[in-house]
Amino acid sequence: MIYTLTCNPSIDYFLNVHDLNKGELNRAETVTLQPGGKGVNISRVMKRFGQDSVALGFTGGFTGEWITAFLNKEDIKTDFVQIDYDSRINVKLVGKEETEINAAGPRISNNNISKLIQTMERFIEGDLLVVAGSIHKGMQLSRIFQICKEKRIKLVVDAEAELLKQALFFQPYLIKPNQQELEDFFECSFSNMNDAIPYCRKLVNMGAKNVIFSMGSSGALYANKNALYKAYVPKGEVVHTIGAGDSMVAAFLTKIQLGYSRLAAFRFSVAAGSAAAYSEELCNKQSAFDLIGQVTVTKVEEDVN
Ligand SMILES: Nc1ncnc2c1ncn2[C@@H]1O[C@H](COP(=O)(O)OP(=O)(O)OP(=O)(O)O)[C@@H](O)[C@H]1O
Ligand SMILES: O=P(O)(O)OC[C@@]1(O)O[C@H](CO)[C@@H](O)[C@@H]1O
Repeated sequence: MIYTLTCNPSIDYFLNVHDLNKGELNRAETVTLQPGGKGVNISRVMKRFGQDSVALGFTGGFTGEWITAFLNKEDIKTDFVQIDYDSRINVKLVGKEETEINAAGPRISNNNISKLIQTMERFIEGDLLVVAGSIHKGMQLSRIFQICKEKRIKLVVDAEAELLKQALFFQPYLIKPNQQELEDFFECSFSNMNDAIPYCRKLVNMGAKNVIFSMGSSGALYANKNALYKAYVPKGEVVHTIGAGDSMVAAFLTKIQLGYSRLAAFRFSVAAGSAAAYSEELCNKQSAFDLIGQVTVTKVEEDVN
């Protein structure tokens, strides 16, 4: 089974405001509510690709109930730990530019972390846990990573630099940093994908089995211990890029589960990321397949698989 862990799920409140004027009254042309948080998005996209998962994390209050009900209506299994505080609402202002305001979300008590750990007792060898999205400063997930290691559960991490650092020690199956995360991790900055190549190699040397580095419209890199590939994005018109990275992770994992090579999975993941960027919502199977033919992948080192 695949489990996704979103420590801080959200309701994403999308407001379409074409010309946003800071400091003035703005009126939204359209509004939409979506369940959010990176792990939640990954579960939703995997479901669209036909891959089941169980969404784990911490939810509370009316917002938490809404998130759970929405996912269950999409036939996505959930097993959230109930907390005493409302799950957060993140504001997404979409128009000429993208502006996001993400709430900090409730603090998670040690008692509630223990409840999550109890849930993990039913994990078995060969399961996969995707840890994605923000956690509170100071929150430790190392016990969770340790359990994955002990039970031989594949660990996937799509999170900020600090959590990535914790995770690398446990040799994650996949990590997917974006530009900001990779720059924060290595305290550097780069302006194109080539600048990121040595850092992706370093992440592999530090323990990551597979690394996907995404850099928005500039494309993506894939690295493992044998090779490194570079992909360019297909053409299209961007609607908004929120959830593009999550669509990418969902696509990669689904293809791997289906037995495709890591290279094929990487190529599909880039198509899925762009399909999400070119639509109102997260990507779906058709929109990703429509773009796959346009994704070019070039080898930077020897073959994978
Ligand atoms: N402007 C864009 N044009 C085309 N494709 C894009 C664009 N932005 C993102 N993508 C696609 O989505 C993938 C992931 O994008 P990005 O690097 O922005 O991830 P991210 O920052 O993790 O996203 P998020 O956190 O919002 O889910 C890219 O590799 C690319 O395939
Ligand atoms: O605040 P975090 O946890 O870093 O990111 C949360 C979030 O921005 O990520 C998703 C898009 O990737 C959204 O659904 C959600 O609102």
